[in-house]
Amino acid sequence: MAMAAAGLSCWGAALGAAVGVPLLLLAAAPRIRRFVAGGRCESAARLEGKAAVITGANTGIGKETARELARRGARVIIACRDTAKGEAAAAEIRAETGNPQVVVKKLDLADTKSIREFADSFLAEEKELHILINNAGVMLCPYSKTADGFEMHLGVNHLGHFLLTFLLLERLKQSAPARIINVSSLGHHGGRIRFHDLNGEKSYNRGLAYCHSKLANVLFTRELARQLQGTKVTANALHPGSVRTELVRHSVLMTWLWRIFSFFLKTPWEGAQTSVYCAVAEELESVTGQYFSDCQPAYVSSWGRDDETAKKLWNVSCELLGIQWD
Ligand SMILES: NC(=O)c1ccc[n+]([C@@H]2O[C@H](COP(=O)([O-])OP(=O)(O)OC[C@H]3O[C@@H](n4cnc5c(N)ncnc54)[C@H](O)[C@@H]3O)[C@@H](O)[C@H]2O)c1
Repeated sequence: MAMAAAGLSCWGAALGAAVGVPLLLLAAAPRIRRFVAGGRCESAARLEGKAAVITGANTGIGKETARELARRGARVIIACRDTAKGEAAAAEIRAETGNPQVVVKKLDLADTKSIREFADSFLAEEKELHILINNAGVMLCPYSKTADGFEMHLGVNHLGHFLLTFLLLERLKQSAPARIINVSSLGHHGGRIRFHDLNGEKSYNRGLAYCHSKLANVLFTRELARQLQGTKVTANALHPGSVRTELVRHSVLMTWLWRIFSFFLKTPWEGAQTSVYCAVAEELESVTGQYFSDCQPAYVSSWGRDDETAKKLWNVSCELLGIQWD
């Protein structure tokens, strides 16, 4: 008798959980979504007469950032490897925003020749540059090297954008006030700058290689902001959140996790909000050297606040790229 009662109460609890948990989740869903979505750029700033370059803007966060800046009236240059995809994105943005000034230029950040060609063509054709968003990125790549022999994460995420910024800096200064925005990641917390093995030739872990390159984004921003003091060009870095994009394409496991937990990820539009905020918010006019997430200042790892490492990385990057920048 007692056993039958215990069995029944077990079934009752199981049934209660089976109905109750999904109901609870359903009720909590709007709150979870609001939490996941994070901050929004509340600024109504218009950008008529302003020009912006956004790298990797044919997909994901970059594309949504381009859409938002175009909606505000900016001339937007989509800098990307795949110009056919870029043209499709540009056509979609032009049609949706009614802004005809969305153009595509070829840029492969894994090839310094392509970066120089992009810069030459940009400087010949575009007279002004007010916003540079270094957004493009790769993650979890199997070990590979760029055309110039740099490990892929370091080469694309850090060195490629370092060189691009160097080549476009005079135009930014001439157009000032201007803003440079480096899209980093929360993953920078797991990164270290391994000066003894920058190219990951002694040991390589693709997750860590991404984190190292994103720490490099934060350190580059820090030193760049210091060097730009006294000019009206600012430099800030950001974490866009965990966003439903194809960034994880190189990992089958991550692709599945991204699909399974997609409800807990930001949409690309939500992921673009902090980039847009850094690009347009009036209150950031003279804010520089900071790191943002969810449209507010965020915590930087102790490694990301190390001025000595920032300076050393700057010098080593110049050496690797064969440029003189002081
Ligand atoms: N998605 C996330 O959860 C997340 C989280 C933190 C940081 N980020 C950062 O956000 C940025 C945008 O990523 P996303 O999530 O939109 O991914 P995505 O893959 O949709 O976009 C990345 C873009 O970079 C471009 N790119 C890659 N290699 C390039 C190269 N050699 N030359 C030029 N362009 C190149 C791609 O073509 C693509 O357009 C990246 O810097 C990424 O590290 C994303």
